[in-house]
Amino acid sequence: MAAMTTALGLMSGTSMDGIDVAALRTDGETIVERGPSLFVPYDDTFRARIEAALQTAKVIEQRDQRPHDLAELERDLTQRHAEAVHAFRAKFPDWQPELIGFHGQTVLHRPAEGLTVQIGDGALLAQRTGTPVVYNMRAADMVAGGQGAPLVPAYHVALAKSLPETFRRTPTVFVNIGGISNVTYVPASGDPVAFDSGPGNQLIDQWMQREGGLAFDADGVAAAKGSVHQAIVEAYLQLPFFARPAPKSLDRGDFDLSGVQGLNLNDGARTLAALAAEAVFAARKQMPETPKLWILCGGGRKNPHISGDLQRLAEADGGEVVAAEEVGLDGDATEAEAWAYLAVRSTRGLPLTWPTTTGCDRPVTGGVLAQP
Ligand SMILES: Nc1ncnc2c1ncn2[C@@H]1O[C@H](COP(=O)(O)OP(=O)(O)OP(=O)(O)O)[C@@H](O)[C@H]1O
Ligand SMILES: CC(=O)N[C@H]1[C@@H]2OC[C@@H](O2)[C@@H](O)[C@@H]1O[C@H](C)C(=O)O
Repeated sequence: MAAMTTALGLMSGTSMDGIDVAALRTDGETIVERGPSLFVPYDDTFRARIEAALQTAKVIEQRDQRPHDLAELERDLTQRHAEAVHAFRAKFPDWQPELIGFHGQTVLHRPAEGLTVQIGDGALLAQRTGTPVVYNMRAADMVAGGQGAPLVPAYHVALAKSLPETFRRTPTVFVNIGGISNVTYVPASGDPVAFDSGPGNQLIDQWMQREGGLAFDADGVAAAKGSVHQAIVEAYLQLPFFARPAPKSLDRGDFDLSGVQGLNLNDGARTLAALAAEAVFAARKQMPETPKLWILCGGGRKNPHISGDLQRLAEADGGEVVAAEEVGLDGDATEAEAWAYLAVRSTRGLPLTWPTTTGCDRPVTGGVLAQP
């Protein structure tokens, strides 16, 4: 049996709301213990800087280019991650990390061009935390012809094996409803099938910010007062992305609000929640067998309209939908835990991705190790 490592995962996702930190004890194969987690939100000013960076990054042609103020933002973002690690250590002294998995912030993702850019300086983070850091985990997959995303499926497979007996049903699908949603189909045997499935909360967040001056539709309160414009949902689902076979992955700018233009705030929120659910369920067409269990992770599981709509769709198909918490997991920490898990796998040279998860030409490991 390989040695156990206490690892921390750091994730700053497409919602750009802050840093998720989570701890794991693992050998990179079996999850021995899931540890505590912490969320460190970004302030509005910093969030606006990341949002601006998505525009700035559009001129990038090589992964390591940092035009205009991106180098400065990368330093500041890394510093915030170092502070998040310090805060975690102070709060959870029993979980001092031996290794950190650092995602960074995606500012550009163009899989068709073999280009994915995450800002975050792994060497600087190692230096500031005094801990080895694995970063750049998407790059090797792209070199091997993969999409560079999603990477969390490796961890979903390990989670599926760790579930309590009553929930160990195959096939199981893990759904991550973040800014963008992605699904992992875990069969009884063989490799997982995974891909990005469509917009998650991202369009809802943009809509609430633009039309309501709110960060997001907390608990689906606005959507509860609105109704679904089904023709609009159908029109979105006609976009070529949904018919494209997997592997496939998305950038934040791939969908926009043009479809809901002119709706009132509440109808827009409700219609986009229905879209988020239907987009996930549309992925069912690319799964070999009917999933018995759908496990919801990511912030979107807390929008009762997304989870309720998905529940209705999956139940009509013979499946059951549960929130991560119902099977003993932490749906807010799953991605950060995944980055801890992937970091340990990286140090052991184990695959992070497979042809069935990203389209890479063989199972590939990845990540760069920076020593303090
Ligand atoms: N109580 C809630 N009610 C409704 N929506 C919520 C709630 N809490 C969080 N969300 C949604 O979840 C989003 C954050 O989700 P999450 O942290 O999973 O995204 P992310 O990790 O940044 O995205 P990605 O997985 O695409 O990288 C928020 O922007 C918001 O839209
Ligand atoms: C390029 C990039 O950062 N993609 C993210 C994004 O957010 C969700 C979805 O799109 C997924 O493909 C990925 O993140 C998760 C954590 C992943 O790689 O598994």
